[in-house]
Amino acid sequence: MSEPHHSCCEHHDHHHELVVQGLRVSYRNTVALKDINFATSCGNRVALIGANGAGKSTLIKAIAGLVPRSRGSIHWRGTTVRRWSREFAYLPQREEVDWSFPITVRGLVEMGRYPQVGWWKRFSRTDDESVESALETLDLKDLQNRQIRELSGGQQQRAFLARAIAQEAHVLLLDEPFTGLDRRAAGQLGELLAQLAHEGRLIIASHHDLGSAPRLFDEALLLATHQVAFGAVEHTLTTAQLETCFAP
Ligand SMILES: Nc1ncnc2c1ncn2[C@@H]1O[C@H](COP(=O)(O)OP(=O)(O)OP(=O)(O)O)[C@@H](O)[C@H]1O
Repeated sequence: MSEPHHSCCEHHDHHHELVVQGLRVSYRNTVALKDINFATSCGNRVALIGANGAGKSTLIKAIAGLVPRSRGSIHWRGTTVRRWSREFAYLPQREEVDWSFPITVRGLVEMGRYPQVGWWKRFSRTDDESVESALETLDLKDLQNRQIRELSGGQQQRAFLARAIAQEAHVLLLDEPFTGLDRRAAGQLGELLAQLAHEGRLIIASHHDLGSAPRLFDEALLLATHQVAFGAVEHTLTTAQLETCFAP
């Protein structure tokens, strides 16, 4: 795998922390999330675990600044998250993406550069290099001129991650990235996430498979609208806490 074009947070100090305090998110009359309190830092892979409707997607969107908070705060590197910024890359659930949208793999990855370039300006050499490097990292060079609708699910996932890399995002927010991938593609994605975390990125992903969670993640947050537990994955996925988390 190639070196990152622009490495992000190598230092594990408070400047590279994500801190969520007293977070509550409501949709009209439904409280989707409440009393969420945790802190994590760059270099970690955090699994969000909980039953359907537990609030995993809502937490991802709240951190990305895509849904408003009703209470509490989210700080990233000491600054309040108010709206989406290019430091956050968001991978929606597969069903939420319009895969028929006419765009090539390269075009999609180039979109990762738009926040820097501005929609009206030309690509610089740095932008081109960044796109090249992202395509290489995700092993997409041979597929770069294909339409995204013509790719397999695993390839589509990789194209979206390449866009996140080109964007030079520090925090990757991934909604069920392993869903629908075969064993080989899932294995590759697992290795890629380990590599990205090793380079200093923070990865937060909703995840359904409890069996693979300890292998794929460093920390886990158990959700059932409220926060059931948070901590190192091996201390968090205990039988008692999982029972509380998945209790009907
Ligand atoms: N746009 C919305 N409008 C109203 N209610 C919503 C909206 N999105 C989610 N909800 C509700 O908020 C709660 C949390 O939903 P969320 O999608 O965050 O859960 P989830 O843990 O990601 O579930 P799943 O595993 O099924 O994807 C649920 O009760 C859901 O019905």
